[in-house]
Amino acid sequence: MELHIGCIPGDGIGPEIVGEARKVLDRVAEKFGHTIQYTEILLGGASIDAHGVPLTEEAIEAAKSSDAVLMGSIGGDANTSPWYKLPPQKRPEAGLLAIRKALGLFANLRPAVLYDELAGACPLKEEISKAGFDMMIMRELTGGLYFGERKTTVENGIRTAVDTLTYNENEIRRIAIKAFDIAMKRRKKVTSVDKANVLDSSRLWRDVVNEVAKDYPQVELSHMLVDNCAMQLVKDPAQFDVILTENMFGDILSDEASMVTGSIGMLASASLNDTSFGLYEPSHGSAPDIAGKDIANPIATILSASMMLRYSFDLSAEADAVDNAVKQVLKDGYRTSDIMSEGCKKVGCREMGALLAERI
Ligand SMILES: NC(=O)c1ccc[n+]([C@@H]2O[C@H](COP(=O)([O-])OP(=O)(O)OC[C@H]3O[C@@H](n4cnc5c(N)ncnc54)[C@H](O)[C@@H]3O)[C@@H](O)[C@H]2O)c1
Ligand SMILES: CC(C)[C@H](C(=O)O)[C@@H](O)C(=O)O
Ligand SMILES: [Mg+2]
Repeated sequence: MELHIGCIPGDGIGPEIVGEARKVLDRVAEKFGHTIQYTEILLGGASIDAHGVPLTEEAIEAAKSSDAVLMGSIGGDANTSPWYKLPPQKRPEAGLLAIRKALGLFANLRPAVLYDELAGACPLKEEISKAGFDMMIMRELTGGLYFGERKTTVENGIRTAVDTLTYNENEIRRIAIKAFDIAMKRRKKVTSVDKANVLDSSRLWRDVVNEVAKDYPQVELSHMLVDNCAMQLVKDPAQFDVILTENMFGDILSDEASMVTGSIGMLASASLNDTSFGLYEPSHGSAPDIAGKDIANPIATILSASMMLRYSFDLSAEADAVDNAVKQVLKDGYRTSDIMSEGCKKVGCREMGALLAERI
């Protein structure tokens, strides 16, 4: 099969981790008899440097004409990078939001799994980490606070900023349907997370999710307030199968979930629309503090590439080969510094990529 993959290295550690993911994908292609054609796409700071804007029409077109897009991460250090002297709509993050919107990527899947081998890197009490966990966070990605109207005004010398949180029922319904469909292939449990004790948008969210649930009688649905969810994620993460939530809550909860797996360097993600197209990127950022040092963990990006093989190309044997290589490399005791524990062998980003490619 011929795979046309758009490739966005991005900023900071982005080019390093994407380089290792490509190494693994190339090995998969060699082993399973596929060919891969990569198209480089600029986004974020890299696009600002080249074109003065974080996302161009050409970049959107290049993404649209690929079967799927693999991305590293974008952004820089807001205190030191010149990108943050630009107005907000011209900064790297605006490019990321705009490409998600332009491609209609409303469903963001962020799986958080505790590997047995990483139980030692999990910051939770041993009796909790021993139970393990395997959850899928389904984050709505093109609505809510991120895309509502915003403005800053000054009246009588007083600065006021407004952001608006808007959802219509169709936006809620389509992500809820995706979450229930995914739950049907897992342990058939959905926890919908909201702030229905305060927000109208959450009360609508709850109503629509309850309506969708009627079509899935085999799925057990419960509702949880987001502050409680933040607490439950560290108290008893094993209770969760699919967490369904809106954009901002999902952003925050997925970082929290990633840390209880041992490191944010382990958490993959897939951003999907209603077709087989998807944009695959780690949940973490561009980590400017460690960029260019060959110490970043490439596993989140490599697991995102595996999700791409599974969801966009329907190549499950190939995806399994990547997932198994990750398990094997951890079993063999190799660790990047973010997940390092006593008795293991510390390796850099490039060596981790090579060890994974060897195990395909
Ligand atoms: N999807 C994205 O592209 C994305 C996501 C989050 C943040 N960002 C951007 O990234 C920049 C930095 O943001 P931040 O510092 O808040 O978050 P971050 O995720 O980049 O970094 C947080 C911490 O985690 C560490 N870390 C992150 N990824 C790692 C990896 N693969 N291996 C080892 N350690 C890793 C970093 O070194 C840092 O200490 C900002 O410009 C932000 O807007 C981009
Ligand atoms: C960089 C930022 C805009 C982005 C988000 O908030 O969606 C990031 O934190 C993520 O989780 O992908
Ligand atoms: Mg985030």
